[in-house]
Amino acid sequence: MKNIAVLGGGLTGLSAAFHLSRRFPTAQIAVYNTDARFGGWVRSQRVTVSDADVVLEAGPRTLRPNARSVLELIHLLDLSSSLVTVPKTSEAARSRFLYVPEFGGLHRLPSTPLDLLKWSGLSAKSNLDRLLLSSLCREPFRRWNRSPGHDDESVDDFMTRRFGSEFSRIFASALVHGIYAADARKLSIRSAFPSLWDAEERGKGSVISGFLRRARHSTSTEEGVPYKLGSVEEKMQDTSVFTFRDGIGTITNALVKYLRGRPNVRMQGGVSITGIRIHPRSKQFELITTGLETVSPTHIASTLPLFRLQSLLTPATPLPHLTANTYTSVTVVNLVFKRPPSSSPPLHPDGFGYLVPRPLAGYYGGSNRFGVLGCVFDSSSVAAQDTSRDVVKMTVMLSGPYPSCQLSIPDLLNELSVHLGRPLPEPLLVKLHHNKHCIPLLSVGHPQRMEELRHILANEPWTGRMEVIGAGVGGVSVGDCIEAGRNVGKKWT
Ligand SMILES: C=Cc1c2[nH]c(c1C)Cc1[nH]c(c(CCC(=O)O)c1C)Cc1[nH]c(c(C)c1CCC(=O)O)Cc1[nH]c(c(C)c1C=C)C2
Repeated sequence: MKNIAVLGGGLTGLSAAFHLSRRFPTAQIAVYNTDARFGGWVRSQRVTVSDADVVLEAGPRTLRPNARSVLELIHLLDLSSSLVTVPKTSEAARSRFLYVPEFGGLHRLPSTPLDLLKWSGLSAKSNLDRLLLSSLCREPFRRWNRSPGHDDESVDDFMTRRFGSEFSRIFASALVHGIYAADARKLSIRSAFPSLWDAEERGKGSVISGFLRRARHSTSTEEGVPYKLGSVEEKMQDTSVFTFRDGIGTITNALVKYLRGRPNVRMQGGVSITGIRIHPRSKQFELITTGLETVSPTHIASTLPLFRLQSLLTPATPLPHLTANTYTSVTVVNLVFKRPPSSSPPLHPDGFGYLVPRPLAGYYGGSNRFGVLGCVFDSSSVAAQDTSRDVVKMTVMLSGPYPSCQLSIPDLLNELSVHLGRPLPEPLLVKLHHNKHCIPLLSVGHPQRMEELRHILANEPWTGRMEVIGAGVGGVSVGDCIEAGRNVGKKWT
């Protein structure tokens, strides 16, 4: 009989246990999680602030409807009734800003190609608009400049080759901050934005031509078991991003509830694995737990950060590349303010929020003292989570590639006032979360290294009985993590 150990109880581990328990209803499944609380980086909290109940997120806050594995979970766990959707036509979806001090401060980005032409070409509002338009217009005319034999490079090198160095420093670094909270000069283009790499090939050197030509073969993982979506897909028509009334934690809480209700699943919260051995003769797995208990699963799905997995292995059965990538840390600051009266200017423009690109003088140049990566105007998009419109909630993200610093909230608020071009009142609530090593920095060469890791795991002595998945292996988004859990153990017969 199958006896499966799932290591880690974050999004990937919970998704793995959910799908494995459905695929192998007679298997014994145990989910080991160091923390007594399951859910990993997903932490949604409802708090009361001055008569209002508001939802605060310490991790991911909105999801995109293109992740079908997430839509499937919403259907299978019956979560549709608590969806909060942000329409594509809303300001929260259409208005995204960059804060670029050397170009005068806060800039709204065009949201469509037509918008771009209107914005930059005709009215040519600023030098930043002109830079954006000229970099995009010139790209198709740049020669095919990828070095032969090159099979990966940094996001910054790729963007500089195709769009120029200033475009890359401003636009690509900001995008990378908003997703990976990392330095675009270190991140692998093939891991972070494979569609850009593929478009360059399809467009015979031009990324824009490649996007204009439709991809003939889908590279998505949609082959195999069809997604069970019920009516969730229709509900997502014209949705830009979505969340739930009680935040993203709705998914992880529902997964935990489902798994706790399955007779063949044991949820081992507060239990760490301290070692993974393969018995030299029987070839059986042996997992040592913090309680010094030894368990012998037939199969293992590891969703642990790769550096943690490395620390569990013995010299007799090493695995390659587990410490090749570093992990980035993000400080998340939730701020709740009293909404100013309608006769006063609003605290921020209506929109998604803003990102801050890599400073001209670099991360260590001191111009961005607290390492602000961006700020999300939560009330613009997800006000439906809160019981009152009398408060404004915002979330500031700090740190990532910046040097660590002593955070002062009053000084940070002064800095945000400069970004927003208006004074901010004393907040009603400030909540700080230090997310240490929360996002893996998939550095150049990552896809090749993971291919080698998969090859080793498929052969003796592992023989495919252990799979290593999760953000450190195959993509950092919520959709990637849930998809990885959905696909684990497909070859375990
Ligand atoms: C803790 C902070 C996080 C930062 N990035 C992530 C987290 C959890 C992970 C992440 N953020 C986004 C994606 C892409 C998702 C997708 O396209 O499917 C991932 C993997 C995008 C994103 N970034 C922010 C928001 C609100 C979103 C979601 C949806 C959207 O694009 O509208 C805000 C944000 N996240 C981080 C920073 C620095 C930041 C700044 C505004 C880091």
